[in-house]
Amino acid sequence: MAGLRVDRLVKRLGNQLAVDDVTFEVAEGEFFVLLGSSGCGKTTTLRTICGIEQPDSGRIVIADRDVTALPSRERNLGMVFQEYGLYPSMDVLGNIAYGLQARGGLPKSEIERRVVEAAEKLGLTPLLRTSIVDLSGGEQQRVALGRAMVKDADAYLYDEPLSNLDPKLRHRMRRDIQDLHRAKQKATLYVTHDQTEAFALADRIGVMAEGRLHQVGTAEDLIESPATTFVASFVGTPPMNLLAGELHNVDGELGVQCAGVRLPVPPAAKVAIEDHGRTAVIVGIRPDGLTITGTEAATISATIADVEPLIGQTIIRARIGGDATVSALLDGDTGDHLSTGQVVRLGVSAEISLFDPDTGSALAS
Ligand SMILES: Nc1ncnc2c1ncn2[C@@H]1O[C@H](COP(=O)(O)OP(=O)(O)OP(=O)(O)O)[C@@H](O)[C@H]1O
Repeated sequence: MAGLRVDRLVKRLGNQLAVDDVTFEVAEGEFFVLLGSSGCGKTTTLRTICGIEQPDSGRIVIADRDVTALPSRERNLGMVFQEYGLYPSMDVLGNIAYGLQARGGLPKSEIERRVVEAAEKLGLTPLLRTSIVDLSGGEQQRVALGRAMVKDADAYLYDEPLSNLDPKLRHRMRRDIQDLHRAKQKATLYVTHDQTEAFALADRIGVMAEGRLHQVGTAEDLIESPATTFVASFVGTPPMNLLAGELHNVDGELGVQCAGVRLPVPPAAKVAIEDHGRTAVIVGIRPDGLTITGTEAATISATIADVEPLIGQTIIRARIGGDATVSALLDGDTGDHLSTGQVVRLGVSAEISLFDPDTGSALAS
């Protein structure tokens, strides 16, 4: 397979297991985002892929070449990192052209043509002869993108490239990155802590925490079928509600008792539960799977703690007894007349998820 493959990667930094047995593949032409909060090991994964760090074990394969032991410059990568990695002694032109010149093999006229074209695309033409140190953060970031743009790399790596930019520049740079990816059609690996960015850019997302890759999937997979309670509580705005539940067999029918109501067990979880033989579970209910309903018995009594109006939707947070609170994402005008302190009844309208309380893993066949 061409593209990029990370195979059982392990990297220890000090006494920290920064990358703990991470495996994933990015197909040729795929935009893959590694998503996780600060310190989860995503930057270390990226630095190992590009050769700045050496792995303790595991393999990196780029475009069908095992590059694990190769120095960075022989991996043929386009890289755009947060701290820019530009040469302060050079001007914009020199920085964009540097990688091509250092690699050799291209005539001067071709290098010039590519640099002029990239500068034009990125709005850097008037700055070509300006020194890097005289540029704003946003301009420097575009120079870094220009440098990746002129290369014919086997894969492209981005480490939080938008985090130092204001919202307008961020939007523009995001479009530039998407354009570059479309033009090159290579494996792209993009690292961020920002799920909005991940959802906007990714074909698939890998969610990392404490050095481990918890799940790889589309945004929809992560939201609808989180593989662990970590993914469930990290992804989505608001994220999935996680509540204690207990499994009961009533007249041969398996159900889960949660927040005072009995909910059906999703078919995909039944086999896993039978194998497991447990009764205590964690129940995951998506915020958009909760609706305000009438007073039927199979609804959860809730006291509204907070109402957050959005455009065309409302998020409510509500107490449901004890310390437990849930978030509900209500469509249309359903939330318009709700206020803090009001008692409502919540119905569960979407399939629930079930997790093993000991391991946090989803119970699914
Ligand atoms: N040089 C180092 N020595 C010891 N521990 C380190 C070193 N660099 C990073 N770490 C630790 O390794 C873990 C992973 O760090 P890493 O930078 O990969 O995370 P990250 O998810 O990219 O975070 P951020 O978004 O803040 O860069 C963290 O716990 C961090 O504190």
